[in-house]
Parts: sequence; C-alpha cells; structure tokens
Amino acid sequence: MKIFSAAQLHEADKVTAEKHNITSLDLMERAGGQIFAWLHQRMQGAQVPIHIFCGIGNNGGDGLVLGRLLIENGYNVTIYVANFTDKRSKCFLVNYDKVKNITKKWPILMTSEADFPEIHKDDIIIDAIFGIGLNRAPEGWVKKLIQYLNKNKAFTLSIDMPSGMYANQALEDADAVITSNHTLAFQTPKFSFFLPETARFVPFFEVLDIGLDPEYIYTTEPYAQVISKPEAQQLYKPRDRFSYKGTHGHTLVVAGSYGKMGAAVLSTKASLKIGSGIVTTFIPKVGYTILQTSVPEAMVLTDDNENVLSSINYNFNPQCIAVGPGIGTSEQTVNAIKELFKRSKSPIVIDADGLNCIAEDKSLLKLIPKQSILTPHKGELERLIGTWKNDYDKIKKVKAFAKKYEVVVVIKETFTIVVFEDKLYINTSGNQALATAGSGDVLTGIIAGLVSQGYDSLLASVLGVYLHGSAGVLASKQMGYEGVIASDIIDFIPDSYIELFKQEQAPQQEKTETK
Ligand SMILES: NC(=O)C1=CN([C@@H]2O[C@H](COP(=O)(O)OP(=O)(O)OC[C@H]3O[C@@H](n4cnc5c(N)ncnc54)[C@H](O)[C@@H]3O)[C@@H](O)[C@H]2O)[C@@H](O)CC1
Ligand SMILES: [K+]
Repeated sequence: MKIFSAAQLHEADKVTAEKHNITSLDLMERAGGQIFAWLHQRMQGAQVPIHIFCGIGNNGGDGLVLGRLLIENGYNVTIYVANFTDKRSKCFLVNYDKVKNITKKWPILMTSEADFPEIHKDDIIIDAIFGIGLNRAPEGWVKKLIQYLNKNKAFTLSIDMPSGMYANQALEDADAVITSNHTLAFQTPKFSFFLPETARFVPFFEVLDIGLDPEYIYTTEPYAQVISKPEAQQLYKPRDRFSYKGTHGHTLVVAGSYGKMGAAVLSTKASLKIGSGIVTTFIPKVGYTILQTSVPEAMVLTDDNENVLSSINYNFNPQCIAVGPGIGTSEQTVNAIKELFKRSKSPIVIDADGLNCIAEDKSLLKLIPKQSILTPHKGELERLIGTWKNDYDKIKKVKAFAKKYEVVVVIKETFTIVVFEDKLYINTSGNQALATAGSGDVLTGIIAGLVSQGYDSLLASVLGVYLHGSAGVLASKQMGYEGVIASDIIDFIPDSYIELFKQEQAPQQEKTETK
C-alpha cells in the first residue's frame, strides 16, 4: 500500500474534487460518514457517552459530520470545539451550522482549561482536533487539553491521525500528542505511524478508503510503501519445474569465531531453507565439526586461523555472499573482510560484526560491492552514519548513505524499513517473538539466499524481511512470543512461503438444524 505525504494528500483532495466534480464538502461528508459507519457497526446504538473534540480545520469538520450523524441516529453525543483561533476552515463552518440546525444548539466552545469537561473512563473520546494540517506543536491550553484527554483513560478514537503528530515530519513535543487507542486514517496510513518515536501513539490503525482519485493514487510516486501480504506475494518468483540446484544459486556464508559458531550455523541453515541451491560456509577452523554436524547440507571451508577469520579464500563464484554473523572485529578479521570486499563481484549481505568491521575501518566503505545489502540494528547504524536528531533525520541520512555507496540499507526496527535510493519500504509482518538472539543471523541468511536465487538486492531485502517476520509470527502462534528462538524462525521459513499464498478462510456460516 502506498503512503502519501500530507502535501500529496491535499493535492489528491484537490484533484479528486476537480476531476470527479465533487466538492471538498462532499469529501468531508464521505470521510465523516465512513467513521460513523465504523462506529455504528460496533456500537449498535449503545448509549455510551461519546465526547467529540473538534479543532477548527477540516479534521474538526470530520468530527462535526460524525457528531451530526451519531446524533441523528440516536447516540449520546457531546460535541466540543477547541476554539484556539477564529480562522475556521470553510468546510468546518458549513458543518458547524449543520450541527446547530439539527440539535438547535451550538457545540460547546472551549477557550481555556476551565472549559475541559468531565469524562468517565468508560466513555468514548473522539479525537478530531488536528489532522494532516498541523503546522506547529500544540501549546498552551490546547496542549493541556491533549494531556487531559490522555490522562483520562477513556477509549480514544483518532480521526485520520492522533492530534499533535505530523504525518511526515519529526515530532516536536512528545507531551502534546494524543495517545490514541485506535486510529482511522483516510486513504493511506501516515509515515509517522511506523517510526520508533511516534508508533507508540498509534497502537492500532485502520485505513478507510474515501475514494480519492484512483488515477492520482495509482500514478503518483508515493512517499513510502507499506509491505504486507498482497505486496509480498507479488515479489515472489515461482520456481521453474526443470531447474536444478545450480539454478537456485550458490551462497557463500562468511561467519563465526570461537564461541560464536552458532551464528554461522543459523545463517547457513536460513539460506538453505529459503531456497539457495548450494551453500558453502567459510569459518575459522574451530567450527569445522560444529558446522558439518549441524548443517550436513552445507559445504564447509576453513580459515588457516583456528579461532577468527584472517584470510577468506574460495575458488568459485557465489551469486551472493553473507558476511558478518559472529565474526568479531579483530584486526586480522577487518583486513580479511577488506580483501573480500575488493575481490567480490557479487553483492554482499553485511550484518552484525561485518558492519562493525566497517565502523572500525571506514576505508572499507568505498570497497563495498555495488548493490550490497547492509542490515544494521540501531547501534550498528549509529556506528555507520553517526547519531541523528530524530527519526526523520535518520531516514534522510540513511538515504544519503545508500545513494553514496549504491547499497540497500535495511533498518531493523519493529517496523523494519528498507531504504534504496529515495525509496522506502516499510515491513508490517513480524512481532515481538523476533526479538531473540540470532534472529538477525537468520535474516542475513534469508536475504543472501534470495539474492542467490535471482532476486535483485532490493526485492530480496523487501521479501526477505517480510518472510522472516512472517516465519516469526507463525512460530509464535505455536510457541508464544517468549518460546520462539532463532532456530524456530528457520523451521517456520517453509510455512512463511506457504502462508504467502494461503487464502483467508471465510467465516463458516452456522448450520441451522433441519429435521
Ligand atoms: N483528502 C483530504 O485531504 C481530506 C482531508 N480531510 C480531513 O482534513 C484534515 C486536514 O485538514 P486541514 O488541512 O484543515 O488541517 P487540520 O484540520 O489538521 O487543522 C489545521 C488547522 O489548525 C491550525 N493549526 C495547525 N497547527 C496548530 C497548532 N499547533 N495550534 C493551533 N492551531 C494549529 C491550522 O492553521 C489549521 O487552521 C485531514 O487530516 C482529514 O481529517 C477529510 O475531510 C477528507 C478529505
Ligand atoms: K485527529
């Protein structure tokens, strides 16, 4: 699914109105109507008090439409307007009047803290204060209102986005954002929903299609893309019936050191399980028996050094090389990696200590083969690109880095983001089961195994991250979050492929007994 920026959404709004001969007011009616339908389906007329807090822009206008529809359908609603300025939007004003015409009274105007109403924790709060039009951090009594609503503990439904957050800009004041329980976003999720500093304000969201111009949506280059099952499906390349192991590529895994041979085992197994036709693993001598017994399917080459990598020699052309898991950062290993970078013609998936070796000796950076893939977690990324001011600064720096060295960067987070040139792909598979030792080693093996099978570096990264996440989810369904270890993620790689094409089962109709 495409993610658009606030500016693109405003543009889409304009294009839709022009091309489809509908007004912004119609669009607002549609948007408010969709929120109403969502609530009505769940509440079925229940008389739970609903408090709608509207701003004075079009987000507030959506809140007014919702309020009017709820009142017309007999719900127990109070509408408040946070009247922080007189510059109300046109569509807001029209709907403001409509509320008056129906209820015969104006919504309650709030102009200071003294106007904050009492809210019971079992009530419902609708947050329609700010949407994509936020242009500065909320302050004064409006900030206090946001904090008051957050303290309240009542279920909070945000319209379009939690108020106080920007759609695609860094957060200015984390104490001035609605922590929503559920967000109903129009047409597209917002990029901030997926970033570490802001995702906590949006624990659950759904996207409502308000019918913005399909051509605009289809042809416009998005701000970012969300990868879930339908997108991942399209990336899959079917296997040829007449293929043989050579067709599926030869992966070289360069990994392990004394005490960390498990990392080499995990990456090796993962690249085999994801479908690499042949895997050779290059390790320090100490790991020979471990590798040969743990993964009989792999071939093993050993370094002259007993405990760490010192010189990586092989006499074949792998389609992809995975480097880093468990290798340490000793001087001889850094040098060995440098020579490997110089020699390799294939893309390299660089993870863990492979990245730390680069941080040790920055001259390695310009030797990284083009189209290589770097898979840092937060600490590793910081050692590579330095610190960042906020999530958006981080993305900007990673884009610059990816462009400069012509590589793909996989920023490992709750929502892992794959960065290539100016493109951003946000992964949505996965859960907390993946936060376990060796999980990254498995991902490295998966991505390398996909490159070996002919996926280009970007597709291998995007699909690999998706399948890795999906395998973790499937494992956790049987083992719980805590019970999943990295080997289990590997065991569920086959299921992650099968799951990719599994049709969702329609809920079974209850059978009525017939005599
Ligand atoms: N495609 C679209 O763009 C659609 C947009 N709709 C709604 O319209 C919203 C965007 O509406 P607007 O652009 O009017 O913007 P908002 O309703 O988000 O509010 C912006 C208003 O608040 C003011 N403001 C911004 N930051 C402030 C701050 N910190 N303190 C005080 N005042 C501040 C602005 O000057 C402006 O008047 C969307 O989020 C969505 O809810 C829907 O009605 C349907 C269609
Ligand atoms: K909102």
